[in-house]
Amino acid sequence: MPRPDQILTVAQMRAAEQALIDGEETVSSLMERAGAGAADYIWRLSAGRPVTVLCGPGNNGGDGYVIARILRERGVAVQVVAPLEPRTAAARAARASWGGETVAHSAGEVFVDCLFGSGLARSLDPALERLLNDLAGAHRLRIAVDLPSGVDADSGACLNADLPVFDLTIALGAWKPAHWQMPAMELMGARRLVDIGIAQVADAMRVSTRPHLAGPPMGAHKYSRGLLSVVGGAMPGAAVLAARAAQGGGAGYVRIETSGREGLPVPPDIVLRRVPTEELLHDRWIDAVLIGPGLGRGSEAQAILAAVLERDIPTVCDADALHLLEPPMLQGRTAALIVTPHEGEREALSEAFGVVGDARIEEVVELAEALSAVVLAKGPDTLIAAPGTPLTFMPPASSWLSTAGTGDVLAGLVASRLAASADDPVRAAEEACWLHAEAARLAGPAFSAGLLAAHLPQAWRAFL
Ligand SMILES: NC(=O)C1=CN([C@@H]2O[C@H](COP(=O)(O)OP(=O)(O)OC[C@H]3O[C@@H](n4cnc5c(N)ncnc54)[C@H](O)[C@@H]3O)[C@@H](O)[C@H]2O)[C@@H](O)CC1
Ligand SMILES: Nc1ncnc2c1ncn2[C@@H]1O[C@H](COP(=O)(O)OP(=O)(O)O)[C@@H](O)[C@H]1O
Ligand SMILES: [K+]
Repeated sequence: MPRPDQILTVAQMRAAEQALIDGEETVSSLMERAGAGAADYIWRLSAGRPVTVLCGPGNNGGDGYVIARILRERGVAVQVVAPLEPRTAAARAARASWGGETVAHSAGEVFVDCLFGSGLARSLDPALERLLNDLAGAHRLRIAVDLPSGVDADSGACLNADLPVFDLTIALGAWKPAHWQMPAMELMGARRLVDIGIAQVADAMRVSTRPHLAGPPMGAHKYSRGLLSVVGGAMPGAAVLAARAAQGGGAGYVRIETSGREGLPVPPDIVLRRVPTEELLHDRWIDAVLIGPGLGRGSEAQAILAAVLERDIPTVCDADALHLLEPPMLQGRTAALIVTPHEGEREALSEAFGVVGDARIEEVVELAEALSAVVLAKGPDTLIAAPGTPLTFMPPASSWLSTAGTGDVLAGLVASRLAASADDPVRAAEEACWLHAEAARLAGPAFSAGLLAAHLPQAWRAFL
């Protein structure tokens, strides 16, 4: 059974397509199915308005000729712009069955980009870049087929500086990494997937699908729902915010432990333990630990981090902890570890652990291997990597999350979910991202991190 959540690289897609062609299919039959699926979306959205299709030389252009033919058969006024002749046998056959004329330029209502798809090999020549932008600018509604032309399918890079933004991108057969990665994702508008019979590929990457979260069973008590210790440090406000979020993540018991003497604005429903560093986490009932938000980066913070990691309890490291983490601190650990770096923290970790990748996706995967940990690489295009599991892409969340403290909220949530189910840290990371995104949707626009945390109880409703 094909899975609607699988993400394939260009090489995986070609192999999967070849497997179908080695069976009953031909390139043309797949092109027909892909074109028909895309034409359905375009027909509905165009609602009788005229359509312009830009066709390139490869099979993405071939899809364009199929789309043009099907729309014309349904009575739509279609014009085809074809700056390059078709080069593949299937695209030539599709052009022949379109049969209609081509024009040099067109303006009007609906624009369909079938210039290049996953076969894009280099940036668009200036004349093609200009044509693409002129056509996109001359139409009200813009639809990209498979990928917006100019986008690299595997990395999500934009190979040209000036590319149009689309209202809809129709992915064919399977998602490609670019559909879920910046900067390409920003050009795509809404995304839809057309099934053309591509089978499930072993080890394929995946886009996270909405989880179902169970509420506490009838016999639950605070310890059975997970005891989380948030280790505080030099700037206690961040630990309090993370602890507040952790309560909203479902843990039954959230506590802050600190060896500092700072005055902590701790609300009455969060337990505060002040203990010397050597006595931190001396409670065998602790299910998970969060360390990093507000920890500080001095030698004292480093000693606290080393002591916490040595306790070998399921741990989430965020913020300052990610700048202090070094390979020796992880030696001998067996308990789950989740790190939640933003781009800057990820670079610091990569340097500390000697990870050099070609691109973000590879680097995140290698970092997970080097740390033997779950890496939740956050940002507008969040990735979750763990050794031995498929790389997971999170669907985009509200861009209003780009405000100070929302990372502390996420860290608290991840730790809370980890305390509730330490045997599956990848699931904990995914669940936390979903709750975070849903709380952002409910709290927005222009929310603060505190308001985001306050919306977590309501966010649960979407997953129960
Ligand atoms: N993989 C599949 O299962 C299917 C793929 N189909 C379509 O086929 C597409 C891939 O087809 P292709 O591999 O032919 O790739 P494209 O249609 O993206 O184009 C590749 C062609 O353009 C040339 N080219 C690449 N970059 C260029 C540039 N910057 N300037 C000028 N020429 C350039 C290449 O030399 C090659 O001839 C997919 O995106 C999808 O739209 C569908 O037709 C059916 C099923
Ligand atoms: N443009 C954006 N779109 C969606 N989510 C974003 C965007 N920018 C940031 N985020 C999310 O907001 C949070 C910010 O975390 P972080 O950078 O650690 O902030 P802080 O350290 O101030 O708490 C992360 O969960 C990240 O994924
Ligand atoms: K395209």
